[in-house]
Amino acid sequence: MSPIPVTRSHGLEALELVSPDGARATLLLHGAHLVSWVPAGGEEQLYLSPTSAFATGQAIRGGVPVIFPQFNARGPLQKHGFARNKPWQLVSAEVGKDDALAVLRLTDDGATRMVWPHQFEAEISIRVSGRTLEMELACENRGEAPFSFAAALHTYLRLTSAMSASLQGLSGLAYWDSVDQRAGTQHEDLLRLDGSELDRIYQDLKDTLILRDADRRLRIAQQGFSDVVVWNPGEVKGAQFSDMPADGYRQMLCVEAAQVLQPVTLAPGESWAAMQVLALE
Ligand SMILES: O=P(O)(O)OC[C@H]1O[C@@H](O)[C@H](O)[C@@H](O)[C@@H]1O
Repeated sequence: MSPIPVTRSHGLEALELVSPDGARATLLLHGAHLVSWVPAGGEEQLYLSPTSAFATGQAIRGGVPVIFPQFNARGPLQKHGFARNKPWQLVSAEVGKDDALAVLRLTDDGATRMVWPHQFEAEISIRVSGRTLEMELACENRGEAPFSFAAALHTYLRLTSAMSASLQGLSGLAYWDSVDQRAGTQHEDLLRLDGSELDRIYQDLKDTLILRDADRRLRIAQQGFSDVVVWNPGEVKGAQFSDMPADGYRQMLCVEAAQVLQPVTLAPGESWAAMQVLALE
């Protein structure tokens, strides 16, 4: 085991995870935000907006934002909760025999207790090895009263061409369509984009998803998260973002391992953990 030093990336404190087999990832301490993942022998798999802000207290457009303890505007907190805007603490970062692993932690402080009066400890573990990326999010109730939260790993996948990419594995699932504000059921085997906004929370995902884009196949699995959010802003909304180029929506698709429709409730001392695993075939 050899320790990974804290360096800088995009002007912020960062860990460069490099596994002995050549897999790489860049993890910022700001938001515990993964901004790059390059599997061994492969290319960059994450979309990161070239016009994103990279500054303390601001959200980053792209990579893997950690959404906690609220999803979107489904509650009184700031959109997607505060975790993505906070500095996380380094717990450990090491290169092993065949992987590189980093663990970061976020605990409550005066500012979080002002808006969310709970004592918690959240941890994210990022592991790269070969053609696989494992991201685990955990949370423990360190207080004396129960609390509930929502969470997601808001993964922005980089696409060569969003209009010809497809996502397989959602067939038969019920979803909430956040654009049309209605419930629906997925009938098509392959989900494709057509340039309009797509924003759905699929419920009770059991299968592994397969993203096909040009000649690449990426397997997307999750454990402990029951929902998967699939989001692309489309042409109209995409053009309105100040932190993404107007055609950025053509180069990304968010596939977010999420716990939204049924928030997690933890009794004092209880903990929860869930993960998303990406594997390039
Ligand atoms: O612009 P933000 O706050 O990063 O959110 C991006 C998107 O995140 C997705 O998870 C939501 O389903 C969308 O509704 C939302 O627009």
